[in-house]
Amino acid sequence: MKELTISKPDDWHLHLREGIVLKNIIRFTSQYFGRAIVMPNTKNPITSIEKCISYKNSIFEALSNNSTFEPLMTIYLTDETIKHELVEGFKNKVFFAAKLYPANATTNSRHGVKKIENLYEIFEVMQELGMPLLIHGEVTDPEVDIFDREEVFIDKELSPLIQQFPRLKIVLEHITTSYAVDFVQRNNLGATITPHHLHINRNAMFFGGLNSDFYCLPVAKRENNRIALRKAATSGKECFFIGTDSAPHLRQWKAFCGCAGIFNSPVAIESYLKVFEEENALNQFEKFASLNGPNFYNLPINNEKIRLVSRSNKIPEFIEVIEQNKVVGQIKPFHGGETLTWRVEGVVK
Ligand SMILES: NC(=O)N[C@@H](CC(=O)O)C(=O)O
Ligand SMILES: [Zn+2]
Ligand SMILES: [Zn+2]
Repeated sequence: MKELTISKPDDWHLHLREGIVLKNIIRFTSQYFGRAIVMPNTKNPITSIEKCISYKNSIFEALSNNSTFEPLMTIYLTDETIKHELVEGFKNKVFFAAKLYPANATTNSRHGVKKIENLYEIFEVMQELGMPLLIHGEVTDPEVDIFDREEVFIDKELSPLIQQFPRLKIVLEHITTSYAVDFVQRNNLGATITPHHLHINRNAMFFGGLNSDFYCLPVAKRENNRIALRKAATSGKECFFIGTDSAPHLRQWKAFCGCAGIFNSPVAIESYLKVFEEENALNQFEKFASLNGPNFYNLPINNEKIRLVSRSNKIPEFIEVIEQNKVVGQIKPFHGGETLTWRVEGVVK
């Protein structure tokens, strides 16, 4: 039996949602991840210090008493973001980073940024403060083909942005193309890579008919891109790190309206491990999972370790959402119904 012990990983891109969903899903992350950057695209987005503190408190309430999990909070940028609010929030460690959603690019992004240039004053101060800017990198122009939106964003929005602010700390989130892989490396950005973009290409969305289980944004692309992402993640290069983009949607909604987002936190570590094993790169896994992220964000590496063993691991078809002892919904996890070959055995203190 193969086994591996690595420093506890962090999840640098996570959707924890709110209310009953938050309460039901947080354990999947808090069990085995030390920290997570929590995305601010809640139904009522996290646009102020006050909302952020209240959201963070609700996260702590949802955690078990002895949990050491640390949520790192983000502010949702809009055309109306007030500079003073952002600066105060960062200085007082309420906000760890700021998140840029181009308006209507993805789930709960309608309040997002309409014109990136409107925020240049904010980016100026973020650059001075060393506050990280996390970007959902897709243009929203309906005339641009959905499979090209990341590349067009890089050319039209990101390139001018980094020319203007060369010292701004930027993470291009959930990258999906070989174009992004190259761009990130050439320009000293950071990038998160999800488990699902390492496993599926765009065919998955049409597997057995129109299949919303594999619909997320940015959408999975052609196979050559998946191959480039696998090379990047398993290379050990410092700019690439975990960001699961675990994005739960209740089954009834997902199946009905095809919301974008894949729920992978119950299987994220095992899912990445499958890729690293297939690429003969298990020795690089700790860098991607636990070292590169803290290094990029100037944070300490987690003290605790986790033990991983290669042992059969059947993933349930659905995770139940329970409220007052009643099942009120279901969420399909990534790899639901499959048997994976790795399992997290536990935390080593
Ligand atoms: N990735 C997704 O497809 N969905 C995310 C939003 C996001 O990260 O873009 C969500 O919040 O559901
Ligand atoms: Zn996104
Ligand atoms: Zn996301």
